[in-house]
Amino acid sequence: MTEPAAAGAEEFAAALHAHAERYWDRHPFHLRLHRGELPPDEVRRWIANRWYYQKWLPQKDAAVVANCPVPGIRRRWLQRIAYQDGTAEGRGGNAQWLDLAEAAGLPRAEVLDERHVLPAVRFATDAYVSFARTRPWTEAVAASLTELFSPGLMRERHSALRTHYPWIDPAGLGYFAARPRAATGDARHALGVVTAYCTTHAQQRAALDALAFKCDVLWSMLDALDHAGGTEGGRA
Ligand SMILES: O=C(O)c1cc(C(=O)O)c2c(n1)C(=O)C(=O)c1cc(C(=O)O)[nH]c1-2
Repeated sequence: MTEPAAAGAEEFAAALHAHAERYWDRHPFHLRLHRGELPPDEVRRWIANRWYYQKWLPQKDAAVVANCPVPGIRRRWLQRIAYQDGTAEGRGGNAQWLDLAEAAGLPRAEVLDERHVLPAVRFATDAYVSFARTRPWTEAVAASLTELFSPGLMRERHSALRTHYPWIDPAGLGYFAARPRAATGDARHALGVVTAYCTTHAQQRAALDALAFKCDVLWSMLDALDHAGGTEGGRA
């Protein structure tokens, strides 16, 4: 059987963008967070669980670099690791995430020892890292394309946290002030890579599947947080 024809770059990009419908901005947990409906313990639990995702990003990105044979793409992708890890202790995106925890009254030690991390959040995050390590590098790049949809969400969150959760010290919101702009650039680069390197029908199908998988990873993290909701277990 002959393989179906590949889509043109524009049509393929549109199919990737269509995954916005599955993005976690529509998850009930995010909707509640952004409407200001979460009590402090649920906000803190969200911060502690998102930390687990954040802390793995540099190693996920290192897997992309390790598997990618193209120097120019590796060079650009290394910026993602530098962004989260920073140029020195206490700098960078992940340090800003720990600042957010402290600003919300969550002791740094409680974040770092992962006592609040829910099993399904661990499972979903680990699945994403494992995906990046074991699948073709183009699929790992495609999985990162949820970032096409994240800048608006993060800007909305920045404003929602300031408006609805005044008990969080605004000095700790630096992550959301800075990340949308960086995410826009990262996503634009990743989209260019995926459209340039996924040129057969099978490669395009695999890229779309990778992005759907990533949407599921993110969604299931929030399912876990939603489920933990008002229960006593795992309270942050
Ligand atoms: O706050 C968010 O809603 C959000 C979403 C995502 C995403 O869509 O995967 C990322 C981030 N933030 C983020 O800060 C980030 O650094 C990031 C990296 C990646 C990735 O898959 O490589 N996604 C995201």
